[in-house]
Amino acid sequence: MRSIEAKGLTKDFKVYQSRSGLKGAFRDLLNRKYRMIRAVDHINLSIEQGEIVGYIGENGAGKSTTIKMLTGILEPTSGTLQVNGYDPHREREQFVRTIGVVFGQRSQLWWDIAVRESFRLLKKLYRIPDDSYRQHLDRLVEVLEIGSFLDQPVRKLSLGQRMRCELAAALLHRPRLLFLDEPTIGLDVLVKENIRHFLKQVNKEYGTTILLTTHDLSDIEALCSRVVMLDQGKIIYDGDLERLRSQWGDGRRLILELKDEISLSALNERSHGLALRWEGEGTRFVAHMENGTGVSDVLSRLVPAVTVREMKIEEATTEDIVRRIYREGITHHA
Ligand SMILES: Nc1ncnc2c1ncn2[C@@H]1O[C@H](COP(=O)(O)OP(=O)(O)OP(=O)(O)O)[C@@H](O)[C@H]1O
Repeated sequence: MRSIEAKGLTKDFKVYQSRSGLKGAFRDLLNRKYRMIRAVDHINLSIEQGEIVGYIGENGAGKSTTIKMLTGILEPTSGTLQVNGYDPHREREQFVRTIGVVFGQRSQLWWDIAVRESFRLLKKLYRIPDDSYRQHLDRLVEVLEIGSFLDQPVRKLSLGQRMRCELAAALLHRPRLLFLDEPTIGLDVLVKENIRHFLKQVNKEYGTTILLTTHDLSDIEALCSRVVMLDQGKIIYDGDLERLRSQWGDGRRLILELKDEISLSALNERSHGLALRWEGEGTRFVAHMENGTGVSDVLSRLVPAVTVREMKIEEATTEDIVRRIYREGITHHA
């Protein structure tokens, strides 16, 4: 079963431009000038039931616009779209019962009433049968550890407590597909960890598909095996995190503290033929090693003539890699 199937999905926005001054305002009344912005540009996206996919891109790349189309809020300008077997915009009423949504910045809970009451209202909205509701709620309350503040109004909860309630609310009706937008924004490390753990559990236990939009790449690293990267409305990468790393990681850095001073040219001479670049002076050096160059290859060239006092190996983080892709564009390396 496929959760999401988008072909040539495109969204254009008409943006009106205002002319300046009173005269301009009158002219705007008669004939307003506008231009079109293509926020999402012919994307093809196919996501199977049970996948956890990270959807990333710089500000303005078109992520929110995509999610709004996938959740039925916006109608695509062109292309075809099926989510959980529905056309999200046209069959909105039945469709929304099959998805859960958590937008970190906005709440779907009622601010002034007890969390428990918000859940009850959602139960009515989704027409969840009593016994299935009670059972499932008990489980969510237990795993998310929200039992102690179910009788408090949402406005009195901390951000972490509220997010856990938001997750419960989004999952009450056992959706097959969960949309998460910045689910861990502003949360401390421990709460982040708990939420990630919970999401993995939900995915495993119920086979829930998760589409995660975030600027926090540690969320992606912790949860997603697949990453879709958007740039100016187009998908520029769709694949696993490992491939992204091996294709884009600038290799590793070997940081050395030596016992005696040595010159850069002497180091270059010793490592001649290896795919690396040395940096440093005196006793501290960094070898920028290309993918495929092994630490042991480098060390065996140096030892025994050079005594290594300390060494450290650093890998490029996903954050480094993604920043580089945004800066240089994917075609550079593809
Ligand atoms: N309702 C709208 N009317 C006109 N232009 C819009 C509208 N919504 C989005 N845009 C434009 O479409 C482009 C994509 O915006 P979108 O919000 O989808 O990006 P995003 O990747 O979600 O960014 P962010 O990470 O900042 O949330 C931007 O150029 C934005 O200005």
